[in-house]
Amino acid sequence: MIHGCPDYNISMDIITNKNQFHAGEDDVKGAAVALVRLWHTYTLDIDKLIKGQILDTKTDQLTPFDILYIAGVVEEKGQTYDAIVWLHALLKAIEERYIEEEGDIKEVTIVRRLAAAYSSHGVPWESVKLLEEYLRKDPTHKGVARDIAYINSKLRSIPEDQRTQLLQPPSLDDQKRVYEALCRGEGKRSQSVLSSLKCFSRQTKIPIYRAKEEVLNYAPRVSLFYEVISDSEIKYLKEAAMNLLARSYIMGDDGKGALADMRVSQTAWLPESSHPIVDRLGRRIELITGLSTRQYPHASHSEDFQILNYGIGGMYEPHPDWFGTLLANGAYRYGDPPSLRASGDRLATWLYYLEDVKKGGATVFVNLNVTVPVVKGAAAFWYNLKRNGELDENTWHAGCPVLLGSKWVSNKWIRETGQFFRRLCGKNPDSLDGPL
Ligand SMILES: O=C(O)CCC(=O)C(=O)O
Ligand SMILES: [Fe+2]
Repeated sequence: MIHGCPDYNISMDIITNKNQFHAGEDDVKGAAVALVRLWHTYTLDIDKLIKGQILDTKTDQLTPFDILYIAGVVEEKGQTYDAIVWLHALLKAIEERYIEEEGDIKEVTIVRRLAAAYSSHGVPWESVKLLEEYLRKDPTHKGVARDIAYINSKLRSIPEDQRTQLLQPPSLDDQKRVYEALCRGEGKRSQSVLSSLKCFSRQTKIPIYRAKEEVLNYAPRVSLFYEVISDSEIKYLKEAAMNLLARSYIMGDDGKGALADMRVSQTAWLPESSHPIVDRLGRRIELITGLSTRQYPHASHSEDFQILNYGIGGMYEPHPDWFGTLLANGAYRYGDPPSLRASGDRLATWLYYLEDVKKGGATVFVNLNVTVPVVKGAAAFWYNLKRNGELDENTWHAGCPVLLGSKWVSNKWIRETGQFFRRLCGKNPDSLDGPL
C-alpha cells in the first residue's frame, strides 16, 4: 500500500485478485533486493527511506525486522557493503528514537550482526572496534565479549600494520555506473551533440499522416514518436495482457528462455491476428518506419507484441536486443515457433509506452549517453543492426528501475526477413539511416 499513489494501489489490487497472488519467500526476497536497488540507483536518502519517505510520497515506515531482513538478503547475495550501510542506518534510527527496538531485536543484536558483516567484508578490525565500543556501554555482555575474543583469535594471523584497509564500497563496472547515472537523468552530452538534435513531422507512407518525431541520437538513430497510440488502444492492450502476464525471461546462452535477476517484469504476448486493434498497431509501425511487421505461419517479419509490466523496483539491466552469435552459430530457433523460424535477427525495436511512470523507468542507451523518457502514447524506435547487417554495439540499452508508479510498455521486434527492399545497404558499413 502506498499513500498518495492510487494508480499503484489499484494495479496491485487488480493483479492480486486476478492471479490469486500470495507473496512467497522469493517474492519477499525480491522486494528486499528491489528496495536496495532503488536506494542505490537513485541515491536515495536511507534515513528517509526507512521512515517511509520516498521523494514526495509517504509509505509505511520500515520495522527493525524489515531492515535486518533486507540486510540479510543482500549480504547473502554478496553485497556486504550494502548490508553494513543498512545496519548502521538501523542503529542510527534506534539511537535517534524514530524506530523502537522490537522483540528480540535489540541494539546488541544489530551490533553483533554489523560486526559479522564487517568481517565478511574483509575488515574484521572494524568489527572489533564496534564490539569494544558496545562493551564499554554494557561491560557484562558475555556474547559480545566472546565475539571479540573469537575475532581477535582470527586476527592474530594478520600483522598489525596490515589492518589498515578501510571500509570501501564495491567498485561498479563502467557500464553499471553509466546505467545508474542515466537512470538518474545525469547523462552528460556535449552542447554540439545536443544542438544537432531536432523534432520534426515525418512523412509516412500516406500523405495525410505525418508522425511527430524527436531524434534523440543520430548514428545510430534513436527516435521518440509522439501520439502514436491512443488511450483506448492502450486500454485494450493492458486488459488483453492482464490475464496472460507471467514473469519475463531472458535469452540464455543455449538460446532457451531463462529467468534472471537482471530482468524483473511481467510479460504477455499478443499476435497481430488476436484483435483488429493489435493488427492496427502493427500497421501503424509499418506506416511510420516503412518496414514490414507482417506475420505468417512461417518466417514472419516481426514477433508478436510483447506487453511488459514493471512494478516498483522492476527493471531490465543493460542488454542488446539481437540474438547475435546465437544466430550465427546456427542455433537460430531459440524455441521460436515456426512462424519465426528463418525470420533472421531482430533488425529493429519499436517500443510503445503505455503509461507515464511517476518516477524512474526511463529507457537508457548506455553507450550513447541517451535517456529516453517514458511518455504515455509515444514510442521509441531504433535499429539494432547496422545497414550492412552487423550488430550495432551502440544499441545496448536498459529499462531503469521503477521508483514510483508502475510501467507498461509494449515492444515489437522487427526481424530481418521481409525488410530486404525496405532497409537498403548503405554505401559503407557506417552509413547513417536517412529518411525512409
Ligand atoms: O522497458 C524498457 O524501457 C526497455 C525494454 C527492453 O529493452 C526489452 O524488453 O528488450
Ligand atoms: Fe531491449
